Amino acid sequence: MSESSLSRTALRTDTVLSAGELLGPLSRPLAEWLPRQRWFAGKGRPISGFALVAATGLLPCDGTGDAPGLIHLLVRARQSGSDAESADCYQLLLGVRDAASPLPPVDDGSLIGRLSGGPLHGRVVHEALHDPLLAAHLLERITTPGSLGPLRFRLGPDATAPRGLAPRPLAAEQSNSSVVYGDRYILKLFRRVEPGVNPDLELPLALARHGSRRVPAPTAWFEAEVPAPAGDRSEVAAGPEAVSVSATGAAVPVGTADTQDVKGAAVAVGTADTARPPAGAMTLGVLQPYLPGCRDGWQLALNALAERRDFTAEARGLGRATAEVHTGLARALPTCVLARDALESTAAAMTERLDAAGRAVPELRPYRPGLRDAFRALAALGRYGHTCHAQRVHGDLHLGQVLSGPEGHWSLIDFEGEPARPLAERRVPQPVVRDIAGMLRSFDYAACQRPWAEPDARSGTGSGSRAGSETGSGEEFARRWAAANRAAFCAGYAEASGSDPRDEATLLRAYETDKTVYEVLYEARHRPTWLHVPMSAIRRLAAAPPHP
Ligand SMILES: Nc1ncnc2c1ncn2[C@@H]1O[C@H](COP(=O)(O)OP(=O)(O)O)[C@@H](O)[C@H]1O
Ligand SMILES: O=P(O)(O)O[C@H]1O[C@H](CO)[C@@H](O[C@H]2O[C@H](CO)[C@@H](O)[C@H](O)[C@H]2O)[C@H](O)[C@H]1O
Repeated sequence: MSESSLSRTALRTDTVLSAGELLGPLSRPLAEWLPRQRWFAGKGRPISGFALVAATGLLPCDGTGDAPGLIHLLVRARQSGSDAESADCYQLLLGVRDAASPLPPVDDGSLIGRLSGGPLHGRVVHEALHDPLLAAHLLERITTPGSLGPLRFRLGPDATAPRGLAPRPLAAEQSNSSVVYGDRYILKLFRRVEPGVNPDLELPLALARHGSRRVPAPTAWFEAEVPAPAGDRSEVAAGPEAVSVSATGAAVPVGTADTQDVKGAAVAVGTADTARPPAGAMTLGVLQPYLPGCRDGWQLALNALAERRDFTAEARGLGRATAEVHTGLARALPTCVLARDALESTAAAMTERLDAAGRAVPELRPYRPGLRDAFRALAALGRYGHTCHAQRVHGDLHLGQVLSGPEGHWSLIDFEGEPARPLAERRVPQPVVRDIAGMLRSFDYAACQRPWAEPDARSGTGSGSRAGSETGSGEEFARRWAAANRAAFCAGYAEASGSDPRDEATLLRAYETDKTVYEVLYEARHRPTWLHVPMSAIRRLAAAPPHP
């Protein structure tokens, strides 16, 4: 798409949709489509309604001409247990086209529905990222600095705006959605969004400014200025007073009907958003260079296991890369020292997470006494006068978050942290062992996948199958493989940082236990057939000798 499409957007402000007009007809199809998305966080709880946070027209939707329209939408999905203010907020990009014009060549999953009623009556609405024309426009919009309604588009230092690159949505969607442009750039759109800067922008930007070679530096990003939720005025920042709502980029206040139930009837009219202060920038998406010819650590590890190959050189290199990133983050961003109170409250929070996970996953319950010992030992460290350095960390480091380049150079990606945790919590400085524990767990995960060709050991298929008999020689190899890689990773970390994580056994055990508890909950929720993987580590960790 050319320069002209942006000016076309700016000029066509004649067809302004109010929040009610837009959400009303959209509510019902959206309530059916949203829970089917991999990134929808509220699985298992029906959506009872939507509250509009902001709607911005990126391309006109007035039905003139053949070109599809494009709406950027921030919407809260109300579910049982959440009101309109506390409900999760999602970012959507909606393509809008005539029912007569063919959908782009996409899978059926991107069709949201044909609207009935309102100014878009009869028009078809679909997920826009699968439409090459709309995805191309998005790249142009994002890399053109400026504002549109509540949206702010920023270009990184020394970055030039890429143009004319063919988009390709990434098939392996996880917590977010990504589009690759001409194998040169990758745009990641955050799906469940919160006010505040996302660490997946903040950390790579800080590392890049300090010259790190271990992360792709953000090229461009975009954010929204949105009002703070009622009762939360803690993150007030300077900015415009009201969210703009328009289907063609025109600014109108949200003070009209902005909450809809799924049947499309207005259930709340005239909330006081216009009077509410903005919460500050909410990061919506980041464009960064695409690292061509890379393989992720998870695939490489599984390949090595399948061929019964040593992986310790790679694991050692990964330890060095992780240490370099940690050193860079400690230089670039605030650090602190955790003393008695902080260590005790960290241990208490870990114990609470264990108890919560135990309530949700019955299999975990018998092991709680043994696991709690790891957290008691962490609290005791503080009482004995130990302190611990804390700094910004990756927060969810595992083999799927590291990419190996053609010469075996490791890069780290996806600094978002554990997506289920609140943003504020993910941005708190933490001991580096948190990341180290994550990667150590990942070697264990890989070893449980049984990707080798061994007919008796593969009964029930490779990835995701139950562990079954432990007598096969593949099992024995995998156990030794995991132990060797865990050691090599720590050795590499020690080489680059000067401190060996294994010397901090109590800290490491507590963080590894906490991570494994997180994994039990994650697998129970998202991949129940994988639950046996963290459970085998739970049994080992719970049986570890008690702290003296
Ligand atoms: N800079 C990059 N270069 C090449 N591939 C990338 C890059 N960033 C991400 N990817 C690929 O995209 C996938 C998803 O990215 P990620 O940031 O982990 O998204 P999510 O938060 O949805 O898990 C990764 O597993 C990786 O394969
Ligand atoms: O990659 P995400 O940021 O979406 O992280 C979540 O999903 C991961 C799985 O895709 C999950 O990681 C767990 O499974 C991995 C293998 O698939 C394994 O390498 C990790 O060690 C294990 O924790 C991650 O915990 C979750 O937050």
